[in-house]
Amino acid sequence: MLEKDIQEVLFSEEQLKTRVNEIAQEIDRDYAGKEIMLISVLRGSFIFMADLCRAIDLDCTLDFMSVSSYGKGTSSSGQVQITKDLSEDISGRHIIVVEDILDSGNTLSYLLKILEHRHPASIRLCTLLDKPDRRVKPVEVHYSGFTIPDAFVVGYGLDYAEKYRNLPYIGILKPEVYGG
Ligand SMILES: O=P(O)(O)OC[C@H]1O[C@H](OP(=O)(O)OP(=O)(O)O)[C@H](O)[C@@H]1O
Ligand SMILES: Nc1nc2[nH]cnc2c(=O)[nH]1
Ligand SMILES: [Mg+2]
Repeated sequence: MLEKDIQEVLFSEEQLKTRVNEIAQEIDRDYAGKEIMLISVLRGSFIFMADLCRAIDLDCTLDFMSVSSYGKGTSSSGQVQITKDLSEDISGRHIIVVEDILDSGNTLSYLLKILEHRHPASIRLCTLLDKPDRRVKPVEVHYSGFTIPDAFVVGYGLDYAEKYRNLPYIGILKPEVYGG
């Protein structure tokens, strides 16, 4: 039923699983002997976070933050709002921010600045998808799953107007669905 709105599958369940496991192994190597704290940016990253954290072998704590700038549209409003802050103090901790997608960079440039002011021991960004063509704010990425073309994608946590998050794969949404 959801499938009828998908123009093209970009990454299958299998491809996602393989890449998520590779990223987890990279993190395990880079932070060997350290304890890390994963921060998931809700809501889009909840599935990536769930899969990534289960593939990581290190001592690890989790926290969640909720930010929204897209509302019901397919382009960034530029107005980033924190709708839920972290529950934990991050000072002195090794932080990895876990995101589903880096697009205009508005969300992450804002968020990373806020988190840096809280004095973590270190902070890195892990994004499943990177869409560089639409970047308006520069953001440094340490772990990136896939670079994607300039198309609006959904599934594996990513929504359009809150729907399609439950698709198990990532696909390009047919432009007629959003009147594009
Ligand atoms: O680089 P940007 O252009 O800022 O876009 C990336 C952000 O957009 C999406 O969040 P959204 O605001 O749609 O909230 P959601 O996670 O609840 O879907 C996505 O999850 C990223 O957080
Ligand atoms: N669902 C979805 N959310 C986004 N937020 C920023 N870019 C995108 C995108 O391509 N798809
Ligand atoms: Mg969204």
